[in-house]
Amino acid sequence: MSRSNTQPDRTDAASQSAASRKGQGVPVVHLLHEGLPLPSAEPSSGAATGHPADDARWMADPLPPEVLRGLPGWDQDFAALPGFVPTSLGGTPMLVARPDSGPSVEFIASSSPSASAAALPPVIVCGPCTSSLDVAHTLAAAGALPEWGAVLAVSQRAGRGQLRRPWESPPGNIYAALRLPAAGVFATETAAIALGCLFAEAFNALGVPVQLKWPNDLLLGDAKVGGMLIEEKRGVVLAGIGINVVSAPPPQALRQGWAVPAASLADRGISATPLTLWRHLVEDSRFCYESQVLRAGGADFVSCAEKHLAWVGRGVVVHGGEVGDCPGRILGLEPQGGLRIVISGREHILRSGSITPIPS
Ligand SMILES: Nc1ncnc2c1ncn2[C@@H]1O[C@H](COP(=O)(O)OP(=O)(O)OP(=O)(O)O)[C@@H](O)[C@H]1O
Ligand SMILES: O=C(O)CCCC[C@@H]1SC[C@@H]2NC(=O)N[C@@H]21
Repeated sequence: MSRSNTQPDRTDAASQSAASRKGQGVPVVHLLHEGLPLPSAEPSSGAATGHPADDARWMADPLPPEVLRGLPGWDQDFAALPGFVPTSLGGTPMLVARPDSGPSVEFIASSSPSASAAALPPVIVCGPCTSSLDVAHTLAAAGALPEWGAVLAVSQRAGRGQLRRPWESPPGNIYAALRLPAAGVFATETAAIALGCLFAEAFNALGVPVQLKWPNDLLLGDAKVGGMLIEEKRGVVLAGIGINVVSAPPPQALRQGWAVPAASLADRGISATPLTLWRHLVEDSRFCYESQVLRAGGADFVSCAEKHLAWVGRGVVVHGGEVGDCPGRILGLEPQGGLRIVISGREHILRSGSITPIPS
């Protein structure tokens, strides 16, 4: 990843330092090349034309390598990967990019999630899908997605944000679903802010000053470049993570009234490709989680998250939370990740709702 014309390319330095700090192998990359139909129990809507793109029975369309090669950013990612080998993961046909060293896919398919997570979490790249979260829930239920393993979709037909708000998902950006350890901070209501902090750290390590907009957005300047969503099903905790790498929706496509403007990394002069950036972010986040969050305990973690919190000391408008719509000033975070905010001279802890900045 590089900040074109303004900063040196830090990709190589960042990945080398990340790799040496972690001492772990490179994750195996899988292509979900034959797609993933909806489970047969799910009702089908729309005509079954036989073509996955027109057929609502498909959760993820097939992703032949030649299609992947034609997508923005993926052409470069694909060229950088080693050869693909057909295999099967949880009964799903895939192509696997074998890493230079380390165990192959059979290890992941046959081990318990936590055992395999210790070694090489996979990145499963899938074609256009409803949502990478749907694909990840299905693979996790089949025992095919270990902790820190991720599904990375090239695009989504029904990307979702909080409260099922639509997430614009054209090709070229990151649409990931990351399986988190279902314990500690990730098993609590603080999960989104904790993960946001880890990702902000990882971006900052690349020289990209991403901040956290409470409760679940990633900002660059005052624009939203990404969002996070935690979903839990039958003990599986997934984080849905969207990052605008090459494009962002125009203002008219955003929630009217309350949305902050959207931007992409490319809009800010930062060039990146989805898979390479994703691998850096997740490896770095995992490293920070295991070396710092796991050992530090809650309070230290909150001070770390506060370091990345956007708009501290600034006037904001609160919408839809416990306090109703009103102006306030951000103080910081409380230990469970709630937002400390002064409203009419009194401190409140916000646990739900949205904030937008008052223009200065
Ligand atoms: N690719 C995208 N990039 C940035 N913003 C997007 C994108 N797609 C959709 N959005 C906006 O994000 C919203 C979904 O995110 P979210 O549910 O977090 O709402 P929000 O408006 O950011 O509120 P909050 O402050 O509570 O997070 C959508 O309603 C839309 O306005
Ligand atoms: O800001 C938000 O409300 C969170 C947006 C999360 C969007 C990502 S894109 C990848 C994953 N799949 C989805 O359907 N949603 C998340």
